This record gives sequence, C-alpha cells and structure tokens, in this order.
Amino acid sequence: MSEIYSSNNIDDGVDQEIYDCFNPAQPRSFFLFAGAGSGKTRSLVNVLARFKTEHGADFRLYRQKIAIITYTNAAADEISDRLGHDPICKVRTIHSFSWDLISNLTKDIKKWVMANLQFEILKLQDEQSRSRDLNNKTSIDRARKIGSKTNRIRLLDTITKFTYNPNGDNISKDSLNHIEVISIAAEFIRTKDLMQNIVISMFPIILVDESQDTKKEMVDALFQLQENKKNKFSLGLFGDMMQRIYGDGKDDLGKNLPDDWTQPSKVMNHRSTKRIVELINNIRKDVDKQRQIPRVERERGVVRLFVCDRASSKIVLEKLIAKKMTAITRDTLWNFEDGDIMTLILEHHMAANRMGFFELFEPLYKIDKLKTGLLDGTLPGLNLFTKILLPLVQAYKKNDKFSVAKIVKKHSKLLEREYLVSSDEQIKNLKEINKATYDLLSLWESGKDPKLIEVLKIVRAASLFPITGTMNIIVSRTEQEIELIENKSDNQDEEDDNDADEIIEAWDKVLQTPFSQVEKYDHYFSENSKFGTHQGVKGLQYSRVMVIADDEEARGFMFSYDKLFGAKELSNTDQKNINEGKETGIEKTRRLFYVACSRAIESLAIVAYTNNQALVKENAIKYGWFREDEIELL
Ligand SMILES: Nc1ncnc2c1ncn2[C@@H]1O[C@H](COP(=O)(O)OP(=O)(O)OP(=O)(O)O)[C@@H](O)[C@H]1O
Repeated sequence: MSEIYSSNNIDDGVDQEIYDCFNPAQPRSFFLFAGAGSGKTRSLVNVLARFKTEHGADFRLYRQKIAIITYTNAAADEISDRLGHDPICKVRTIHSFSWDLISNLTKDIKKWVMANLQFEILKLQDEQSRSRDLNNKTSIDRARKIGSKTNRIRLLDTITKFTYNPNGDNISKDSLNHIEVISIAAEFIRTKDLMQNIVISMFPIILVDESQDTKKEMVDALFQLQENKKNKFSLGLFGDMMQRIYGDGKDDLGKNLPDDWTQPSKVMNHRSTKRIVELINNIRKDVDKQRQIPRVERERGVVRLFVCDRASSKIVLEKLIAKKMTAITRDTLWNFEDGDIMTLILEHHMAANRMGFFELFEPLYKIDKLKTGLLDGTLPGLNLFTKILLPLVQAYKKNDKFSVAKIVKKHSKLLEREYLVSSDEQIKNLKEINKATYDLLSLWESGKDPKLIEVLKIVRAASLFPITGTMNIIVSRTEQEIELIENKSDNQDEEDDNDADEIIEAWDKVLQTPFSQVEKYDHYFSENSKFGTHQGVKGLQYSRVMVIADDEEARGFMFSYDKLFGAKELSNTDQKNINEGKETGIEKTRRLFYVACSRAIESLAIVAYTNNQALVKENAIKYGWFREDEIELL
C-alpha cells in the first residue's frame, strides 16, 4: 500500500543537492535515478533555471555552456522551451552533440574512417574468401559492399570537410553516418587528452537525460572524462533503470559509482493518482524495491484489467472496454470515437497491422540495427520514399505541378546549380528531367499502386534522386545477377542461408511492397495519433490510458506479456538465461509494462489478450497487481 504523506514537498531538497554539484569551485558529479513521474525532468529544468540566474553571466563571459543530452529531438525541443532557449544551455540529442564536438576535426576523422573502412574490408574479404559460391546472392552483394567501401577509401583524400545531418540520410560522398559520428566522438573523448580539455572548457557541466537508454559507448566515454577531469567537470545522469527499454544503453549503469558521486533519491510520484502509483510500485517490486508515494491530493484513481479471449474481435472489444471505463470512471472522455484516450500498443506492429503497413514495416523492424531509425524516421533508404517520393506523388495526385517541380528541384542532383552550369545543353536537360519525373509519376496513373522496387528502378535509370547504401546494392543488380540469384534461391542450401546479409534480405522483402504502405507508415508516425507504443511514450503523460497487451499480434519476439502474466511456460532459453544470471524477455516486458502504466494520470485500463483467461486473472491477483473486483473477463 502506498502511504499518503501530509506534504508534497518531501523531495524538494533534491534540487538543492544537484545544484550544489554545479559549484564551479568544487564541481561534483551526480546520478539522479528515480521512478516514473518523480519530477526528474522538472528538477533538471529547475536547477538550470537557478544556475542561469546565479552563474549565467560568468558562463557567458567565458563562452562556456551546459550541455544537456536528450534522447529525442522532441525532448530537446521541450527542454529548450522550458529553459527559455537560453544560450548558455545547449540542449542536443546525442547525435548532434557528438557532431558539434568533432565536426572540425577533419584530419582525425579521416584517419578514423580510413582505419575503420580497412578493418571492415578485411572482414568482408575474409568472409568472401570462405564463400562456397561467388555467384550466390550474398557473395555478389558482398563484393559490391567491398567495392563501395574501397571506393570510399579512394574518395577520402578528396574530402576537405566532412558533413553530417543528425536528422537526415547523410548520403553524399563526404558525409558520415549516424553510427560513425557517435563512435568517433566517443572514441575521441575517451582516448584523446586534448579532446577532453576542449570538452570541459566548453562544457564544464554535461547532463544526460534518459541516460539508461543513452548509447553505451558515449556513456562510457563520459565516465572516463569525468574520472580524468573530476576537479573541473561535473557529469549529471538522470534516468530510471526500470524504464530501460532500448538495447543500446549500459546495462550496469549506476553500479559501482565512485564514492564522490552524489546520489539523491526521490520518492514522490507527482503524476499519477494513488491507485496507479500503487500498481506501478507492485510491478516494480521484484526488481529493486523502490516504492513511490503519490501526491497528497491524488487520492483515488482507477485501474482495471480486462482479460480478453484472443479469438475475439479486437476493435469491438476495445470499444466496449472504453464504454465500460466511461461508466466506471464517470469520465465521458473515455469515449472511443471522440474522447481523449491514449491507446498504447505493445509494438508498432499492432498499429502497422491495424493501419495497413505491416509488410513494409516488419522486415526492417526485425533487424536491431535498423529498428531505431525506422521508428524515429531517420532510416536512410526509407527517407527517399517518405521525404521525397511521397510528397512528390501526393503533389502529383493533387495535380499540383508547382509542388512537383519544387520537390524535384530541392532533391535532384540533376538540378543542382553545379551540375546545370557544367552542362552545355541546359534547356534540353531540364526537359529530360521533366520527362523523367512524369515517367516516374505515371506509375501511379489510374489509381495504380506500384511496388517500391519498380519505383526505385525508374529513379535509378533517370538518376533522378540519389540512391545509396543497401538500396543501391539491390537496384544495381544486373538482369543476369537477378536471374542467378533467383535460380539459387530455389535450391539454396543451409550454409548460404546462414551466410546471408540480413539487412539486404530485409530490404529485398520491403521493396516488394506497394507504395501505398509508405503513405500509411508516414501517416502513423507523423500524425498526432491516438496510438502510441509502450516505448514511444517514454517521458510523456496522458489522463486516460489503455494499454494493449497482445503477444500474438505483436508476434511475440523480444517481449512476452503471456510470460509476464504467467500464462505461458518459460522456454528452455529463458530458463538457461535465468540460470546464467542473464536477463530474460520477462524482465524486458516488465519494464515496458512499467513505462506504459506509469504514463497514466487519472485512469488506466489494461487489455490483456490471452488463451488462458482464468490463469491470467489468477496470477494478476497473486502478484498483487489487481484486486478481484478490478478484473473482468471478456
Ligand atoms: N515538485 C513538483 N511539484 C508539482 N508537480 C511536479 C513536481 N515534480 C514533478 N511534477 C509534475 O509531475 C509530472 C511528472 O514530472 P516529470 O516529467 O519531470 O517526471 P519524470 O521523473 O521525468 O518522469 P518519467 O521518468 O516518468 O518520464 C509533470 O507533470 C510535472 O510537472
């Protein structure tokens, strides 16, 4: 049971503790890890506002800044807004922070890229030398990769300055990709004394929000920096290990922190009503015993568990549940049609399924390396479709010739000034580009819905827009190579399968999907949708939340609510992981469940689809999560 305290101010001392760490004469580092809704972000903003008033002038005089690293652009914007866009606070995502640090170090970057490419080429050559058949798909594609990396080495000499866009595709010859930028910055911070001195003189304070999910290599580098420069530098980490949901973070973060780190704690949950705080405390209790207390005035609150038969119609059931919640809470905004409910699906798959972009989404989503970019809209390759071709097709469908021309002008190399100036026959060229554009757009004539590969082939043939990376590898295959690959795939042996490049395989599938799926994918991610994922709503809050737990629809990999609710036996692998002290899918699911439930302010409905309703109910009561009168079987 969570207690009600007579004051909401019990954690107010934490802001002071953090503030003391910023004392320029005696900087300290701190680790503020506390539960959901405990006001970590609010503390960050409060302390910086005070720092600005008291030390802002000195910082401006010495051109120093406080760096605040956030997990997403949206979080960076939110914090910047709340800090009044003060120039002494530099709020950045890890990508733009990294790039700001290294962007002028062309010579060092070149050395790093060269060494890295050489290493990758050696690895590929080694794999190639062991290939059974140089004419199979994997080997053909691998040869092309070696070629493209070798070419990149050749071009390195011609680069006078590298470029990078933290929110873009980075496809020009002098650009670095997202992974490279973070790896380079982290390595330079970790290993170069000069870099460490530059960083601490520019940023005597670095704060990392959501640090439980921040890229491990960067967190390690910042720890190293703190250790080497602790008398001149303060590192502040904010987060909550119970809200760790991406694989990139440091899984032992906070363990063995040096004694001189300040570790304030917070116990109040300022967000949710009492019943919700009680539930999230109980979800968390087997992990770290942290228990929160609700604010004094947050007395009531509603939680309900609807245990649903997997075979039922989901849309019908979810509407019914919203109606039931309206009656239970007497809150008319629980209305399914025009109310204000945030529905949290387990994974984007479920929205992809409901909204019709599953085939585009699933193959890419299966690949860890592609997942983040796919979800935050930075996946190189897909951007060609979403950011260039989709607006182009939409303009064409509206017969908006002006926008068609504008989009082509903005993105086509053929229309770059450099290219046009060098061309002898400008008018003829412009006509050709125009023709190529309308040849491409004719694919959508009379309501047709072309496959992505068809679109890509035309774009490539006319060199209309840049195609790079994996997609270039696929679309560059000659007819002869395609035939070879098709014949091979008819009688592929197991060894070839193991050898396959999973990224190319995934794109091969994706490129067979119709273009309309791009539009649906884009709509889902850019709309202010009533759907969110358990992961995507980290840091956010909503009055009414419906959490959908359905392994089957989510295809069950990575997370398993069935196992969390005890409706499915542990697999041998789970058991093996437990025996070896390794994390299982259950723990990941529990954290996700914690994040999802803790977004709710007033009322929360959990919709658990299962084949074993009785067992889920029994366990939900046994775990102490729900009372019997809070559970309904549907
Ligand atoms: N001391 C406080 N007094 C009043 N409201 C507070 C206080 N601290 C936080 N809040 C409010 O509680 C809510 C949650 O705060 P915040 O988002 O800072 O928490 P958090 O710890 O960052 O949450 P999470 O980890 O769940 O993302 C916000 O609406 C915030 O304004």
